[in-house]
Amino acid sequence: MAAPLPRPPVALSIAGSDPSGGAGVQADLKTFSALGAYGTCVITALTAQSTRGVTHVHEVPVDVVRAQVETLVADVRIDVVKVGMLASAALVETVDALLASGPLAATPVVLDPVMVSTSGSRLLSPDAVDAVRALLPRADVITPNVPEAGVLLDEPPAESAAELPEQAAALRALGARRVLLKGGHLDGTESVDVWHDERGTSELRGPRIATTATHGTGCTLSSAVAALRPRHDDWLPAVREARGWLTEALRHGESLDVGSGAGPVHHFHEQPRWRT
Ligand SMILES: Nc1ncnc2c1ncn2[C@@H]1O[C@H](COP(=O)(O)OP(=O)(O)O)[C@@H](O)[C@H]1O
Ligand SMILES: Cc1ncc(COP(=O)(O)O)c(N)n1
Repeated sequence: MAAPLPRPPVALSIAGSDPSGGAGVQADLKTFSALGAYGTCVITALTAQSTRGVTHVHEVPVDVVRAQVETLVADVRIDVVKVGMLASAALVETVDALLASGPLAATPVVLDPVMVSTSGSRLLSPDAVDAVRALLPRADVITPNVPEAGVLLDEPPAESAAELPEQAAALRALGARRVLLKGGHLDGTESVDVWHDERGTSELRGPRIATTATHGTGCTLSSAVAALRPRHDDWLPAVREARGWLTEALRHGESLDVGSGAGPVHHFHEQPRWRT
């Protein structure tokens, strides 16, 4: 008889649905699977969306989100949580309470404070920003992009990578324990992200891939960090590995040829090239 396989980490995505499969819980589940985690998900909002953009958002009632989480965690031991689109202040507050009590209170959390899609549609109500600020201390890591960092800090968005370290430190001062401030929206031959934790700041540089397939990069990166965290003894090595894997996913996105707009990145299963 074959030897039993080792138990994979069990990851939970609490996020919105993207029917085109490039972002949201669909991207998170593919990423978990590609990186060796068992994926579970709780859906906060249904979007009508393609690679061309978002045409509709339907928020799931808060008691249904609460029931999804409570039913799941009463049965399944979750090793790591990724939180994505939360749509409204009521959903942000509901998820905050769910992360504060019960088995999830002791579970590592990666929070991607999703606000606007790559195609420019609002995925978070403007009146929910204060609730998201209040949620920041609940996360072990937050992963804002440049526009999201600007909104959270109530400052203009950074215009160059040189401004990222100060903004990352300011986000930590707002209560986030660790910050991965993503510089994908900036220009330059490299894509520069900044990591900030209690030990200080690190610049994480990678090649900027010339591609139209950027739909879901933020969702994919945050779920990759969550999937890989249980395989490392600290956050930064998991972040570095996740970025390396995402670079390959971006490099091969166009070969998927999905949709006519900003296509999805390639959520690889096949090969471990990013490790070399
Ligand atoms: N064209 C690109 N080439 C390489 N890395 C990229 C590119 N675009 C984004 N990234 C990386 O993808 C991740 C997501 O970044 P970003 O696009 O800023 O977030 P979001 O999808 O939330 O807007 C970051 O690690 C960023 O450096
Ligand atoms: C349901 C859902 N959640 C998040 C995003 C953000 O996607 P991106 O990573 O491209 O900014 C999205 N487009 N749809």
